[in-house]
Amino acid sequence: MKFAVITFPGSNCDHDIYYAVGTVMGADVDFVSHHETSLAGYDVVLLPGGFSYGDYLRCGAIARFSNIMPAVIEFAKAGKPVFGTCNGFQILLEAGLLPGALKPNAQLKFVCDTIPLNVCQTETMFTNAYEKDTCIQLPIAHGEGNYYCDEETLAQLKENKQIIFTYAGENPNGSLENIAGITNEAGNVLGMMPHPERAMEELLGSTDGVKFFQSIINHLRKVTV
Ligand SMILES: NC(=O)CC[C@H](N)C(=O)O
Repeated sequence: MKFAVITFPGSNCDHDIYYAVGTVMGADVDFVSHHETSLAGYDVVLLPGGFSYGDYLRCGAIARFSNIMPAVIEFAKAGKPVFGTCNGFQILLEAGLLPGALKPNAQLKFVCDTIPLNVCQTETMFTNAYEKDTCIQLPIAHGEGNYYCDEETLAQLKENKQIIFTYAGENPNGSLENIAGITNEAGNVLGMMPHPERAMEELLGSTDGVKFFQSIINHLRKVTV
């Protein structure tokens, strides 16, 4: 079982997610540069948070054209797990792997906080280790996290149970219906603004991210048995 952490110029949560998966969860993990064109040998792809290409144009809009992205798209189309946090979520939306868009935060300010989140679905490859109806605490740190989609897309997200995380307290960025994280229709691509990789140790304030990565590992064990 091997994880790939894709690194873009300006990624700044790549080491956090590498540490979360490699050191805390004890899984095999590599950094894979945006220059690469193949993901052969990997079972999970992680797109980290950060400020890829300085957030120019729109967050994620340039990274989406990186050399590695055709391989990420092919990996996703094959039904394998792809996870993007924060800037990773922005890149997945720009690449068309998830529906909708992220606009600048409603208050036009960068938000940096730890906030409560509802885990809305637990029968997914990313959340199966959480109890049903759980509320967890995860950090956020972003300027463009205001999720938006049209009414038809919103109806589909609800119908297909693609809304996985919602903000449980005050909406920190103006997101439609408090949406914090969604999957694609097939359920193997998940993007979210909060950072589970920064909630892995009591010393840092929360361990609520551990079950997120445990869920992916549970899923892989099940499908590879
Ligand atoms: N932590 C991050 O990934 C930041 C995301 C993005 N650059 C923003 O400010 O919205």
